[in-house]
Amino acid sequence: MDLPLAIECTGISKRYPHFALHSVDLACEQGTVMGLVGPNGAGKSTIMRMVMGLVAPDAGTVRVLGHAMPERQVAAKRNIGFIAEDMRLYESETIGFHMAFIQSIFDSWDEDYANTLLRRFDLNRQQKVKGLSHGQRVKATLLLALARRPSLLVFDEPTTGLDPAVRKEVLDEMMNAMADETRSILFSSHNTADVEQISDYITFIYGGRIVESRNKEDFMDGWRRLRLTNRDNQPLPELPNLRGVQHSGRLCALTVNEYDESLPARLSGAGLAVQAVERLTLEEIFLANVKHAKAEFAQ
Ligand SMILES: Nc1ncnc2c1ncn2[C@@H]1O[C@H](COP(=O)(O)OP(=O)(O)OP(=O)(O)O)[C@@H](O)[C@H]1O
Repeated sequence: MDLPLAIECTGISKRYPHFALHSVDLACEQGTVMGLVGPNGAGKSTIMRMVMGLVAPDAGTVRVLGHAMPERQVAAKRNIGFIAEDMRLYESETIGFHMAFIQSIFDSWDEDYANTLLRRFDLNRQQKVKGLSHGQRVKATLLLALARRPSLLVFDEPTTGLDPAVRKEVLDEMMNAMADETRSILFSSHNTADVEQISDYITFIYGGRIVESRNKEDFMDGWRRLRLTNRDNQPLPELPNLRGVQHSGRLCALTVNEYDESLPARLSGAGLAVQAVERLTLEEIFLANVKHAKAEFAQ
């Protein structure tokens, strides 16, 4: 049985002077982590702002936790924790002030959990926001979002600019938040290792379009690099899911998506000796996807 959807975007479009989001469909099941990846300016933040009701689509519909956005955003936001880089805390106030402020607004505030997070993040209530480092600010905003125990967490690039130790703390806490099986996370990151580590589903966006969106295992499993020797300079057969070719003398590396086990035999039949079939990291898939999408756009 399919789980209920925490987020359901259907055919959402948006036109800015130098950018368009083209009829994007995006679904995030309850209890799962969806990672958005794509190059700068692909449209990740625009989608997240629409999910938060901060931007209205020109066409299409957005439903979050069963609420139509942006119309029902007040009701939906009671149960969403949002973190974005441009979010501001009160500079001259303390972490404790912000905790008390959020607690006064949200009944769901969990003071014990907030104290646990203060300890885990090595923060203290008396620290003023203006004296916090970038990593401490991220941890403070994460604490404020998590201690409300919302059903949905929407994080726009939560790990950007963090050192490896703080990045791990932030990712660990995001994973801990998923111990509640009904909670969901939508997050974007340029760090493909983060996305690979914690996502159940991966959506790749390029130029305002969804290039690929599926569960992580299928996403990663679809891609292969085949290393070939082409002694007699044979032409490559027609390969519909070819995403990249690199030649180096008689050696050749093919990057393919939707890999089919019968491919090595097919290539051998065409006079091309397959030396190795390798899996790709998400970083390599990202680069292959961007290169291929760029070439398609240029046509
Ligand atoms: N309010 C706006 N007015 C005009 N253009 C906008 C507006 N908001 C976003 N854009 C444009 O939409 C495009 C997509 O921006 P968006 O922030 O969604 O990308 P992104 O994938 O999050 O990029 P990054 O990884 O760099 O954060 C960009 O070209 C941006 O300039």
